[in-house]
Amino acid sequence: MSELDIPPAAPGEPLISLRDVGIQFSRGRRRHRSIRELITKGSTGTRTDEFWPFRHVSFDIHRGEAIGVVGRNGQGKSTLLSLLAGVLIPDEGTVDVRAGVAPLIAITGGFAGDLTARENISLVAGLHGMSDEQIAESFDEIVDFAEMRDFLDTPYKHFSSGMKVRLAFSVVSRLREPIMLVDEVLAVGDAAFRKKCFTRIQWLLEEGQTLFLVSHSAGNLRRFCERGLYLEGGELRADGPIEDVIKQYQVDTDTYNDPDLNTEADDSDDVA
Ligand SMILES: Nc1ncnc2c1ncn2[C@@H]1O[C@H](COP(=O)(O)OP(=O)(O)OP(=O)(O)O)[C@@H](O)[C@H]1O
Repeated sequence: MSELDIPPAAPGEPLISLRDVGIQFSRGRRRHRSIRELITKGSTGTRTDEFWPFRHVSFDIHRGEAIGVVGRNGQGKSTLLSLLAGVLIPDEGTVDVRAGVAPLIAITGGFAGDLTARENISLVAGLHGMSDEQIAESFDEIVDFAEMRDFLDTPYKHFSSGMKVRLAFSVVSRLREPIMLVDEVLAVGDAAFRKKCFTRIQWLLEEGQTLFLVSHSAGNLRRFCERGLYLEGGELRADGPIEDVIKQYQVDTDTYNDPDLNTEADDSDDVA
């Protein structure tokens, strides 16, 4: 039996649907509006420091798809993953995610700094619906994969960034959720650990998990993903086969003819 709790899909129903989604941020620190601003612009008027990292974004994702998300820095890739994880809510449009999500979208995301590794494993797994029995069953596997048995009673905040990623990946990749979101955090791990993570991701894909992978590595995008989403200039610039999307991104960023950026899948950080 699969380790993942993947419910049967309604025929033809996408697992994830975004319709005309937009999200607005403020460039400055949030502050209360002055009385003058309230009188001149009204309580809902647009502030000049607000911007849309992206807007009018629509797509459907079906069960088992592996999606690579590309784009230059600051183009909304992490924001998109946070919307899928339910950490952010859109200001416009709808985000429908019809299954549980295991998010690895920030090194500290979901982990409590003051709690130990042992406590965090129980906390995060419990929050994702794993029973005490399931947690106990997976505990040794999580600890051994992360290679952190000697640090089980150390508070998470005292771990190095590489150790945080080891524990986070190890837990998140065992949450039995049908959807996994992986932001670039894996680049922090050392080469041997990344290799183990890649084997684990491959196994999860074979089990039918749906993956979103944000990466600047063309090799890793090619290795895992069939489809790509390319965010640029506040919009979804491309949505299609991963090879076409990588090519479009490299042409746009003038990196297409650079041999260093076009190596085959490996464990290096060849930047897309
Ligand atoms: N909570 C927030 N409040 C205000 N602005 C934000 C917030 N989160 C992100 N931003 C801004 O939104 C834009 C998109 O950020 P995001 O982190 O999604 O980009 P990214 O494509 O993941 O970038 P990178 O490749 O550098 O990780 C950036 O301009 C960023 O500064």
